[in-house]
This record gives sequence, structure tokens and C-alpha cells, in this order.
Amino acid sequence: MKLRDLAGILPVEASSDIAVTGVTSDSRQVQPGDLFFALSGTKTDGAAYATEAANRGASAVVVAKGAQIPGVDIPVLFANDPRHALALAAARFFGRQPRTMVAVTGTSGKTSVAAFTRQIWEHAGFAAASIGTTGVVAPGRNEYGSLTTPDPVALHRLLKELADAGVTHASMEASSHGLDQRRLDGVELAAGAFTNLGRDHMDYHPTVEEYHQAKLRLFDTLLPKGAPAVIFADDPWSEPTIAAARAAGLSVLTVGRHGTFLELKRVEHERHRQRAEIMADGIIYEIDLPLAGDFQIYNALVSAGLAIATGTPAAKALPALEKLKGAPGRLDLVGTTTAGAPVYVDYAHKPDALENVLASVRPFTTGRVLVVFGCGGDRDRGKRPIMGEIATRLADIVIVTDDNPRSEVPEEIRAAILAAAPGAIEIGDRRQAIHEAVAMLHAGDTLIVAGKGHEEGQTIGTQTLPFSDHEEVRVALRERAA
Ligand SMILES: CC(=O)N[C@H]1[C@@H](OP(=O)(O)OP(=O)(O)OC[C@H]2O[C@@H](n3ccc(=O)[nH]c3=O)[C@H](O)[C@@H]2O)O[C@H](CO)[C@@H](O)[C@@H]1O[C@H](C)C(=O)N[C@@H](C)C(=O)N[C@H](CCC(=O)O)C(=O)O
Ligand SMILES: Nc1ncnc2c1ncn2[C@@H]1O[C@H](COP(=O)(O)OP(=O)(O)OP(=O)(O)O)[C@@H](O)[C@H]1O
Ligand SMILES: N[C@H](CCC[C@H](N)C(=O)O)C(=O)O
Ligand SMILES: [Mg+2]
Repeated sequence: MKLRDLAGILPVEASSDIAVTGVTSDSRQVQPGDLFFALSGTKTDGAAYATEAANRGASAVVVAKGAQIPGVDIPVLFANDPRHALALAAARFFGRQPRTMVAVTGTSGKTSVAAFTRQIWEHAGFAAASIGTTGVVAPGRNEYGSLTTPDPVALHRLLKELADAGVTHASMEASSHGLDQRRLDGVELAAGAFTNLGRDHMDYHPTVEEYHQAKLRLFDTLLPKGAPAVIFADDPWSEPTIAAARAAGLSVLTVGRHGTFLELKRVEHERHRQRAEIMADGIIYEIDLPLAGDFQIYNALVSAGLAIATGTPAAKALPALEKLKGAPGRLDLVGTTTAGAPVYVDYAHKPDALENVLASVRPFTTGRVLVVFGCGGDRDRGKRPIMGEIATRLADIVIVTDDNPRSEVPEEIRAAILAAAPGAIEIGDRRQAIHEAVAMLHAGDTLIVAGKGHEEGQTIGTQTLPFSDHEEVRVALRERAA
């Protein structure tokens, strides 16, 4: 590609035949010929690395208008919004994406909705992929992920690979960080979805309103006019989201008890399944959803809404719900004690999710609900006492442990939770906490190990040690049975 091929995105001269052999926003990754985007970030300013990028052979550098930049002997291009320009440039550079792409935002349920939408499409016969917190899943491909919404360069490289491999449909998670940092600005979206809004990432967004505004970018900025916006209708934040989507000229499709596109007429929650009556276009579908957790029917409705909105007939999409498999680590039944007490691993690491998961196992627990959880270090400190209070209110036995303390002192994180969790037991070592909890189980009890879900490591300081809640639960159950 030539620099002039980025016309319309960057102020390039029509005659600029400088070769661009890649795009990157990290000076450490610059290869000769790359176009370097100097981004101002949360820790540092990429402009400070322009010289390093030039020394490594960058073809040109893009900086924000008005930014201070050291003198370099390569062309310097100015952009109003360099992150937006990077996303568009990455899309143009890689050039291909699956034809039908959808993105889902919301505080909880994104990973589940992305996974369910892929499964419904697969069921309808499409080559489909999902991209998000748990990684990339596509035909012949299943990779562990890191970011929920990958950075634009990684994202568009991936989208090209998927398209080249014949994937026609892809669902992705749009995190509030991803939306705010313009990571998906270059993706052509056929539809978008909203699940719900609760407290999350208060270390990044100053207020809940601003957090909501970041999520709304999907609807008011990214989706093309007239595109379908599938919105869960029963959340306190549904109304303002619907209003914003309408104002942006989208075709609003609501799902849930208050939904008109997919109306939930009746639902019976059972321990490992939900039986639901869903009305679509005047026809009632009786669905037996094989997943634990009251909230999964809502995620299933949003997913079916996305599949139908992008062309899968309701008569195919809704029956596909009967075959859904949960995303890894989302109210995932790992095993039961010999007396039949179930142990679930769940990714609830924020207040609303913890509240939902504990509330949804209570009706099926004749004995006690036990919960093992902690809060991540270098993340929102405000949620710690809130989660302590929720656990104490909704569980009978609360064990507070560590969950990725990162650079913080683990005892201090635990103390912040314990301050609002009278009677809770403190066991810092997560392995020991899980083993002790499993040892406490009697017939009729339910244990939830919350916070890490699919994660495969425990980050202490800057080191990530291998750790899996699934594995520890399995070992503890085996030891107990022996
Ligand atoms: C806080 C945050 O979101 N940071 C993201 C952001 O980094 P940043 O721009 O703030 O980085 P920075 O360190 O200040 O550096 C500024 C710029 O200088 C560049 N640089 C830096 C050093 C150098 O030597 N040379 C150089 O060029 C950097 O590459 C960067 O472009 O942009 C980077 C590129 O896209 C991301 O990798 C990075 O994610 C970090 C690793 C992260 O942990 N993000 C988490 C919080 C996150 O995004 N989470 C969400 C939601 C999770 C969920 O709830 O599911 C997600 O989507 O995963
Ligand atoms: N619709 C929902 N409403 C409330 N809680 C939910 C819902 N869906 C999932 N949860 C809870 O949130 C946890 C995370 O679910 P999921 O991974 O699907 O959401 P997410 O939005 O991708 O979260 P993250 O941003 O952490 O990746 C689940 O383990 C469950 O406890
Ligand atoms: N993507 C989220 C996941 C947090 C999961 C929890 N296990 C923690 O480490 O806090 C984050 O990085 O904030
Ligand atoms: Mg997710």
C-alpha cells in the first residue's frame, strides 16, 4: 500500500507514493516501512517515541494536531483523532472482514452473547466466529484471548484471517474501553446489541453516565443509520439506550419481558435449565434452554435477536437456543460432591454479576450457598465493599480470597472487602480457599467460585502464575471423594 491510499483518513498528498508495509501504534514493534501512530495514552504519550519509530525505519508518523513531537526526518501527518485514524487505516490496510459482523456492549453478558450468536449462526449453517474476553472461536480455531476488544491492528489482522478462511459471520464484544479508545471504529457492523448497565470500570470512567456514554458510541457513532440495534428491554438503563439508538436513526429491536421484537411471555427457571415461551412475529416458541443462571435467558434473547436481525429466520434461530453451550467459566458446573452438592465457576467480578449469580442459585439450594471470591488489584477500588456486602447478604458462607492482586498489597484488597462482609472467612491463598470451601460442602449446598471464570493465571506483582479455578475445583472434588 502507498501512503496516498490512506487519503480520506489522513491528510496525505495525492502524489505520496511512500510505501506503507504495516501500521502500528507501538514504537517497539515498528518494522521498516510501518506507519507509526503516536497515541496519547493512560501511561505515556506515543509522541515521545517518534524518534525511536523513525530509527526503526517507520515510513511516516501520525500525531494529534497540536502535539509536541521531536524533530524526525520522516513525514509527520497530523490527525484530529489519531486513534480513530489508526482504526480506519488498519481496516484499509488489511482490507477484508467477515461480511456480516455484529458487536455487543453492556456491563455483563457480552462474552455469553458473542458466543451464543456464533452458535446460532453455526446452527443455521454459516461459517461463524466470535471474538472477545475468552478469545477467538472459529471453525478450526480456538485461541485464548487477552483483551475483550482487541486493539485495531490485531483486530483487523484477525478479521482478514477469518475472512480469508471463509468465515462469513462474526460476533464481537465491544468493551467500554474498546469503544472509548476507538478500537472498533474501522469495523463495518451490520447490527449492534446492548445487554445491561451496572457498576464497572469506575477506575477508568469518572461517572456511570460517562461509562454509559462510552457504551452509546456503538449506537450513536459506529452503527450505520437504519442498522438494527437489539436492546434488552428490562434493564434500568434500557430506556436511555433505546432513546439514543432511536435518535441516531437506528432500527430499534427490543427483547425481553418488555420486548416487542422478541417478547419473553413466560419463563421457568430450573437448576440447570430455563423453560421459556418467546413470541416472535406473533408466533410462540417454547424453548428449553440448557443453561444454569436466570440471566442466560436474557443473553439468549439478545443473541437470537442479533441472528434474526442479520438474516437468520426466527424459525431457525429460536430452536437453536436449545443447543446452546455456555461460554467457558460462565456459571460453569465443574462437578458435584459425592453427596450431590454442585460447584460452579463463574466470572462474576463486578457487583451486579455477583448479585445475579448468587440470586440465581438460591432457589435451587436447599442447604447453604457458599461463595469464594476476591477483587482484582489495580482496578476499581470502590466495588470492593459493595461486593462484600452483596456476598454477605446473598450467601451463607463467604470466603474472601485473592483475585489477581497485581501491584497492590493483597491484604489491603481483602480488608476493603471484609470491611463490608461481617462474618466472612479470610483465606488469601486462592487454592487453599477453594479446597476449604469444597471441604465444607454438605448435601443440598451450592458453591460458587467467582471472579476468574475462564482465566488461566493469577497475577501477583508483575508475574502471572498458572492458575485455574476449574482445575483447583476438580482436584478438591477428587481429594474429597478419595
Ligand atoms: C487502560 C487501557 O485500556 N490501556 C490500553 C491502551 O493503552 P494506552 O494507550 O493507554 O497505553 P500507554 O501505555 O499509555 O501508551 C501510549 C502509547 O504509547 C505507545 N508506546 C509506549 C511505550 C513505548 O515504548 N513505545 C510506544 O510506542 C503505546 O503503544 C501506546 O500506543 O491501548 C492499548 C492498545 O490498544 C491497550 O493494549 C491498553 O490496554 C491495556 C493493556 C489494558 O489492560 N486494558 C484493559 C483495562 C482493557 O482494555 N479492558 C477492556 C475491558 C475488559 C472487560 O471488562 O471485559 C478490554 O476490552 O479488554
Ligand atoms: N445478562 C446478564 N445479567 C447479569 N449478569 C450476567 C448476565 N450475563 C452474565 N452475567 C454475569 O456476568 C458474568 C460475566 O458474563 P459474561 O462474560 O458473559 O459478560 P461480559 O460482559 O463479557 O463480562 P466482561 O466484561 O467481564 O468480560 C457471568 O459469569 C455472570 O456472573
Ligand atoms: N477484563 C477485566 C477482568 C477482571 C477479572 C478479574 N479476575 C480481575 O482480575 O479483576 C479487567 O481486567 O478488569
Ligand atoms: Mg467479556
